[in-house]
Amino acid sequence: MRASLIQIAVDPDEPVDSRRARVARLVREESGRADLVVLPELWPMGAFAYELFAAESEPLNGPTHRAMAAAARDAGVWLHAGSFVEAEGGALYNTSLVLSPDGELIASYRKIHRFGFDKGEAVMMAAGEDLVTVDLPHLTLGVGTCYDLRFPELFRGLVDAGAQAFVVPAGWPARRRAHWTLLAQARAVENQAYVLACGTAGTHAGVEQAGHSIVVDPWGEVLAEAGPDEETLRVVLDPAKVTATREQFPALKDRVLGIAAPRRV
Ligand SMILES: O=C(O)CCC(=O)C(=O)O
Repeated sequence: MRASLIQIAVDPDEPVDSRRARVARLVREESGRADLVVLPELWPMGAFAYELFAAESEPLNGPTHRAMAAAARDAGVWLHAGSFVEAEGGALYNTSLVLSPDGELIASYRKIHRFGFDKGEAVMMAAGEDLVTVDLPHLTLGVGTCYDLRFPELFRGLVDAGAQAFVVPAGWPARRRAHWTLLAQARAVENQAYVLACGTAGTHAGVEQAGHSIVVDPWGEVLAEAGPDEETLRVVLDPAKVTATREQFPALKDRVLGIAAPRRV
């Protein structure tokens, strides 16, 4: 399976509508090159552009969903369309979409771990509650978003649900780039799964983005890594590699579930 990760530059001087049209063009350019295309987190306005969250929020079937469905259809690719700010029932969510090559919505995932501690997403958005996996023709994807990468139990839950590859759209700050790379490799090694982590480039709301999107194989080897600027990574994923890694080094079978609380001595 051929996968392309499009690391989008998110800068405030590009209006959201223009970026949406540009990203749709970039997805169409992957026609014939990719089976799966992946976009980053909150690329319409930027993960740190808190003041735009409400103004640029959309329901499902809004402008971002429709533009990405058309692009997936035109390119004939599975599209993990990154995330957008979803407005539903008076709440905002950081929601990612997976679309089929027919442009049909196959799955949506609302980010479970909201970033910002006492500000930004953590206070402005509601948390998702459901783990999401997606069965592609030869590969089962598990999805997470950005800050989720710091929570290994989410990825274990996805492995238990059958995930062989994780797609992690992000808007990760340059300041913590080392964490991004380390955590992507850790999630791949501990779960013996591919990690496709697609970040943004550029600077918005004063936060320089890390870029450095990365694809890691189930053995922890880095298959491709972007630089700091807008760039498309292209890799080939082999589902048999997941099976072989899990058979040849069957550490997942040695999990001890339900370990008791520590005894105080
Ligand atoms: O965990 C981090 O360092 C970055 C997380 C983040 O930027 C986000 O989830 O939007």
